[in-house]
Amino acid sequence: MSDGPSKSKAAAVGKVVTSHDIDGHDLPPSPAPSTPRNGRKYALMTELVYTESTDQYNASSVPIYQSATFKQESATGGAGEYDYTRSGNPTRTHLERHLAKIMNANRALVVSSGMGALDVITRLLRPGDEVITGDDLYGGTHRLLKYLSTHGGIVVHHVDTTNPETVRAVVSNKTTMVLLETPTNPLIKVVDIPSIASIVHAANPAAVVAVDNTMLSPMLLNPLDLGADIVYESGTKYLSGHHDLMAGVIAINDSALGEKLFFTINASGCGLSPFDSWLLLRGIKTLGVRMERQQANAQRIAEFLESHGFKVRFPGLKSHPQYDLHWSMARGAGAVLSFETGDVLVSERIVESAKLWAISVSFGCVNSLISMPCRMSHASIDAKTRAERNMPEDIIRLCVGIEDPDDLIDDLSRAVSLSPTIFGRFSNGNKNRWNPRKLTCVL
Ligand SMILES: Cc1ncc(COP(=O)(O)O)c(C=O)c1O
Ligand SMILES: N[C@@H](CCSC[C@H](N)C(=O)O)C(=O)O
Repeated sequence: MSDGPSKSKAAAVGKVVTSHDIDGHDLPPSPAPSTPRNGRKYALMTELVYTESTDQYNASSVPIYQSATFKQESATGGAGEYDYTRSGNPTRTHLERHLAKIMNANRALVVSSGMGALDVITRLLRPGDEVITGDDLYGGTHRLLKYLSTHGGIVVHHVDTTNPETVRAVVSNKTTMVLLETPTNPLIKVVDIPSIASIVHAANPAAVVAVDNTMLSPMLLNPLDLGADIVYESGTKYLSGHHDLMAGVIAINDSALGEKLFFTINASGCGLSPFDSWLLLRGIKTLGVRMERQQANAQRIAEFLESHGFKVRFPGLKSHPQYDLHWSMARGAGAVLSFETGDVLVSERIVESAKLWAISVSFGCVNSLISMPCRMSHASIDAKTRAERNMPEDIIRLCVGIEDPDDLIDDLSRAVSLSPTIFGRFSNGNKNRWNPRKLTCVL
C-alpha cells in the first residue's frame, strides 16, 4: 500500500490524522471511522450514528466514490490504495470499517447480497468436507447447501440445532463448518451458540462456526462474542431497513480468515457497489431507533395474537420454549414472529385480507409484511422435506414495521375476522376465543 494519498489528504485538512489501523495497515484517506479497539467506545446507539471521516472537504455524509478505476501515480510504483472498485472502493471501505466497529469484529466485508455472503463463506469448503447445520433454515440457505452437496462433494448434516447434543453426535474431524441461524427463519427456534461453538471447537479446532445473524442484527446479538468464528447477515433486512437495496455482510476476528474471504470477493467480483454501500451506511444509522420501535410493535402483536388463542412463535413471549436461552444471548426479541391457524386455506385468506400488511417476502423493513413461508420464502425447500422438518404449511410469518401498532392490530383483526371459517368467533376481548384446533374439526 502506498502512503501517499493518506499523507496528502491529512495535510489537506490541516490536522493530524492517524492512518494506521489496529493491525498496522495504512488506511485509505476517506474511510477512517473509529474502530472497536481504537480508543473510546460509545454505546451502540451512538456508534451506529457516529463516523469519523478524513474527507478533504469535511463532508458530513461519506462521499460516493462512483468510480470503477483509480489513477496510479506511476506505472512502476505498484498500486495506490485503490486501483479498481472490484478490489476496493473508499465508500465500501468506510462502510466495512463502520460495520466492523458495530459488529465487534476485527474486519467486516460487504457483498452484493446475503446469499452472496454465504456463497463467499462456503467457498472455504473443499470436496469431502462436512457441514453441520439446522433443520429449520432460510430456504435460500437450504438451497445453496443442497447445491453444494449435489455438485460440490460437500456432505451436509441437517440436525436439530436447538439441542447441542445433536451437534455433538455428528461432529468429527471431517467437520469443517457449522452453520447456525438463531432465531431460525421461520419457526423462530433458538440455538445455543456458546454451547455449540465449544462442542465444535473441542472436536475440531480448525472447524469454523458461522452464524447467520439476519434475524436479530448487530443491534441485538453479537455472535462473535459468543464463540462464533464468522458472522454473516443479509444487509437487505434490518441493516438497511427500507427494502431499497440488496447487501450481505461478513464479519470476522481472525485476520487470516478475513484475507481468504476477501480473496474470494475480489476474485469473484461480488463486492457491494459504491452506491449501495452508501445507502447501506445511511440505513445503519437508524438501525437502533427502527429496531426499538419494530420490537415494541412486534411484542404487542405477539401478545395480542396469543391472547386470542393462536400458537405464536416469538422469543419475546414467556411461552417461547427457549425464552431463557434466547435472553441469555440476545438484547432483544427482534420483530419477526410466526403463528399458526390450523388450516392452510384460513391462513391464505388471512394473508390476502390484510391491507396494511403487505404480502411480501423479506423482513426488517420499516413497513410491516405478512407472508406464508411455505409458499413464498421457503418454497425452495420441497414439500417432502418441509413435512419431514415439521414445518406447518399453514404458518403465517409477520415481519413487523414501525407503523402505529393499533393500526396494525386493527388490520390484522379485520383480516382474521374476514376469514369465513373464523367469522363470528373472533373479536377483541371475546372470552369464547378462537381455537385453531377446534377449527380443524369444524372443517
Ligand atoms: C435468515 C436469512 N439469511 C440470509 C438471507 C439471504 O439474504 P439476501 O436475500 O440478501 O440474499 C435471507 C433472506 O433472503 C434470510 O432470511
Ligand atoms: N424468490 C426468493 C425468495 C426470497 S425470500 C427472502 C427472505 N430471506 C425471507 O425469508 O423472506 C428466492 O428464491 O430466494
